[in-house]
Amino acid sequence: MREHQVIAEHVGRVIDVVENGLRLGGDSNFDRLARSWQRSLNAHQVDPALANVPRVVTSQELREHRDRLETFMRISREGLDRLHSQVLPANYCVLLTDATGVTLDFRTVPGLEREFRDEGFRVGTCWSEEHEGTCGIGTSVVDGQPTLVHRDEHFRSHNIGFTCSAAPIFGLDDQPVAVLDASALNSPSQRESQLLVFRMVVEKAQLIENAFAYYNLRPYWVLQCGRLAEFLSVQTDYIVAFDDGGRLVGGNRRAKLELLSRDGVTPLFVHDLFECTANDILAAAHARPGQPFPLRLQGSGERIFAQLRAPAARSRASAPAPARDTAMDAACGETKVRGFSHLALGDARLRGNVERALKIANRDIPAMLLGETGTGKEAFARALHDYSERHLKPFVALNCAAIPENLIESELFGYRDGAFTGARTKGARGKILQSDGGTLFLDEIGDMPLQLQSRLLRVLAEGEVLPLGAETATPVQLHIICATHQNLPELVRQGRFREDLYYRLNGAVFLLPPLREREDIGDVIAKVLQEEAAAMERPELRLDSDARAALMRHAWPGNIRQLRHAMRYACAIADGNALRIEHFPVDLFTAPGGFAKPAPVAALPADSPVTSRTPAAPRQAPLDLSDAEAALRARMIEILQRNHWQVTVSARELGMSRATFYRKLARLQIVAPNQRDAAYPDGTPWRQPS
Ligand SMILES: Nc1ncnc2c1ncn2[C@@H]1O[C@H](COP(=O)(O)OP(=O)(O)OP(=O)(O)O)[C@@H](O)[C@H]1O
Repeated sequence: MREHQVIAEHVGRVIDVVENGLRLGGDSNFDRLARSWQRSLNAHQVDPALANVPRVVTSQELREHRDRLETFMRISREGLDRLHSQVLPANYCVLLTDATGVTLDFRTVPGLEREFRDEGFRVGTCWSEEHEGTCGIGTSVVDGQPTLVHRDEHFRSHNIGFTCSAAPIFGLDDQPVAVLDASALNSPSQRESQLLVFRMVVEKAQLIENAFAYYNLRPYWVLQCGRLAEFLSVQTDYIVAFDDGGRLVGGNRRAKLELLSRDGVTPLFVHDLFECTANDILAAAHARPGQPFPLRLQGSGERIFAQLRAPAARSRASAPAPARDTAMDAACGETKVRGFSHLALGDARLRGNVERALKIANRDIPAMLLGETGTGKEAFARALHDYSERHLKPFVALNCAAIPENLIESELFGYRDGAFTGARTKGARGKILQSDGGTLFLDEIGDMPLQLQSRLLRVLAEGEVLPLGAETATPVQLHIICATHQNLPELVRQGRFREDLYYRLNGAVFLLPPLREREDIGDVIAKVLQEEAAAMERPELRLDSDARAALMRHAWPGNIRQLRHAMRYACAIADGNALRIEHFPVDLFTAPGGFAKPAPVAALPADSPVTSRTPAAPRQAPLDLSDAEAALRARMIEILQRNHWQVTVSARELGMSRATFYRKLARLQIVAPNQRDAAYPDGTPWRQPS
């Protein structure tokens, strides 16, 4: 009788809350529970008066539920046992359910086994909100939050004597995997009496979640981070994982919330998150094995401590790339990372490029890199190769503009013994075959002669190469990344570049921004200084504020390469630790146009006579140049004049090789005074003005 009355009162309260808007309690937790009551009644149509025990799945169903989470259950066992030993003295049982609410694992209270079982606390019982209405487990899954449901806050009258503290456990994909719960059949009526148990449940759920994240991130480098070095080995705040390329691949929930999505920006690489690169971290861990080391967060500069765990043993095929002789690799001893991590990537356009590049790295999609000279096309291509599955195979580069046309063919396709006069007696494999299975980087593809374009197209179509003088073709696995500063569609229009080859090569196009337009020009300057100073073993070198401001304002027609050369020069010249303006090449800041964007070609006095003080090529037909080409042309003319038309000095100043410089002279129709009958070293005659 009394029981009927209790049920009737409970049902009346449910109706008051759900239908009449009565509040369950004073704070927002109660509003959450009230929303759950609404769902229970309206959406799930659970009867609040029902007093039967919860549904138990069949043993076959239970096996299936357990099989799906076999590894997780193994990992969670320790957390379950720890919680159980803490709450057992107060007569709490402990449950682990999957995300559907089915109890997979259970720890009872000795002496009360029967009582718990009779009330439904056993393996196989389903505690979903759909079946039970509001309850700790079911409501935690729906809300994605830890939930305390105390006595008559439960929805179904069968459950209104229990107290349940539950916390969801999430996987790396941010979906709930399981729920941990501690429940008692009887408890004091005050809700506050449960807060301690509730806290314990939340902590143990966190522990299990971290252990599961740690397990799932085992193929990667894993940083365990915390605010106190002394606590690191016992409590991890953040877990952050990165791959061999220094790319951030995941972390625990707290790291995702607090580190990996700060201010709506998702850091892509280790150096986006910390004030150091992945290489630096490997070096620090290498230097102090098993010891915590400090890291500073980008932006805030806040210091946290970390320990590094190496990836679980992997097959040889996916081991990190072999060493290359960069200053940073050398600093890392035996441990190497590969990919983009050594490049400055603070510019949004560049980061967009990298994000796309990572997606196509292991697809059969050729990449085409566009950008002015020195913008880092080759560096990008190499990083893409290093990141890809091809990284253990060769990266072979050929600059089509740097070698004479008549040698490109043999360089590219190779030749058989004695194929032509002057050939090495043993023949040569050629760049295409050298790159078999790896990457062939064709720089300045726009300068490839038409006839060779046809041959290259054939190799791409047929997957085999016929070296000069050979009778049989050799199969080759060719993956091309090409680069150019030229307007290829325009070259196609002019008939200077094969349209079919163009479409074959432009699978994914990446436009690398010029240095002067990069948002992160300050970072690039700092990085180049750091690298050049380290190479000269003068890490203490710093830029003074004037020099830094001048470098930031400079137009940099030769982009990062020009910056690197200027910085190298300054590092060599400076006696003290401060790099000042006067340490940089003398004309860098004093030359007209040095600070501003180079003048467009239209601004040049195109019809004035050629003298050592005025621009060259005055009487030529108007050139069809892109803005970048026009700017480069103006800059080259200005530098040539100042250097009395000495090509070697001018090329160096622009950060270009001599061969590239000559090709650009020809392409941009820059003609020196008194040189009209001269020829380029590769035999190309100076173009006579029309
Ligand atoms: N993102 C970057 N961060 C730091 N340094 C970079 C970056 N990209 C390129 N560099 C540096 O800039 C210099 C020029 O790079 P690279 O040779 O790749 O340019 P490029 O565009 O291929 O030049 P070119 O068109 O003349 O062949 C190199 O010293 C390289 O290390």
